[in-house]
Amino acid sequence: MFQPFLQHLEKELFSRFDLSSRPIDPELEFQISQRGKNPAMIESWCYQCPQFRKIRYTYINAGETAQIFNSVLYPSYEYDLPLLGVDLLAFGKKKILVVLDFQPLFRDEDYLEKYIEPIAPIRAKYNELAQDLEMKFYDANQYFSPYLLFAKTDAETVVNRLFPAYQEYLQLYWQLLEQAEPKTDSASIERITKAQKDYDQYSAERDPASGLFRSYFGSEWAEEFVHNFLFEDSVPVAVK
Ligand SMILES: C=CC1=C(C)/C(=C/c2[nH]c(/C=C3N=C(/C=C4\NC(=O)C(C)=C4C=C)C(C)=C\3CCC(=O)O)c(CCC(=O)O)c2C)NC1=O
Repeated sequence: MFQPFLQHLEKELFSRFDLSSRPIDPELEFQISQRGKNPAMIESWCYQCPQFRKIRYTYINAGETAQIFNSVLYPSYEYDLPLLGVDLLAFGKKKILVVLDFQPLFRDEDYLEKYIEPIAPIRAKYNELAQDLEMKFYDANQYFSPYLLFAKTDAETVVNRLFPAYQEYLQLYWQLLEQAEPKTDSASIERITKAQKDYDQYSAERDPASGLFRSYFGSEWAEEFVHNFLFEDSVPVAVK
């Protein structure tokens, strides 16, 4: 269901950037689970280039049961650009949840003006994908922008609305990156580094996917996947 989103991202990345592979532990790179109703496959890809220190994306294919495409682009520490976050989930035909955002690292007015306001005209075209749903796991005021796309939707809308929205968001993201001036002073770079690390810690602690990973692949694998691949700058906190 979301394979075209993965293919589009890949095509964009390979045509725009000089990517090199960032190796993934083979245990984490690909797994098949036979535990569910349908076999569940999870596969991940990871790259870097001068502009991005980490580009990762993951596809979970459990047939009708679950299709998930998840991606985060982490700019290099010289760029204070938001992270590009994508989380598209389909559990059967009936439950489809989509999230797409420029995830801000800072919340001061200048920052939001520079990196978030430019989204407004695109976001305005896709009202049906911005439903103001309540967040149960995350805090909408931390690492999410006011112009995120966040919707419970259907397969037709994914194809006809979300896909064009996704292409436009990506296009704008590349444009903002092109315009961004890499920082050279160590104070700025340290501030960005800390903000990206905080994002990983926050996300690892809140991520609602942990339960899903555990149920398919076991708790040990799930823990490794979250802390050594998805959010590798996070450290596990003691379990309750
Ligand atoms: C492979 C990794 C990975 C997977 C498979 C994943 C799945 C995942 N994301 C979810 C929600 C969600 N996911 C996001 C957003 C994001 N989540 C992100 O990982 C990113 C980058 C964004 C930003 C765009 C939001 C906002 C929700 C709703 C959570 C809430 O209500 O607080 C849920 C809960 C769906 C439900 O309500 O039943 C799951 C299982 N998250 C992951 O990290």
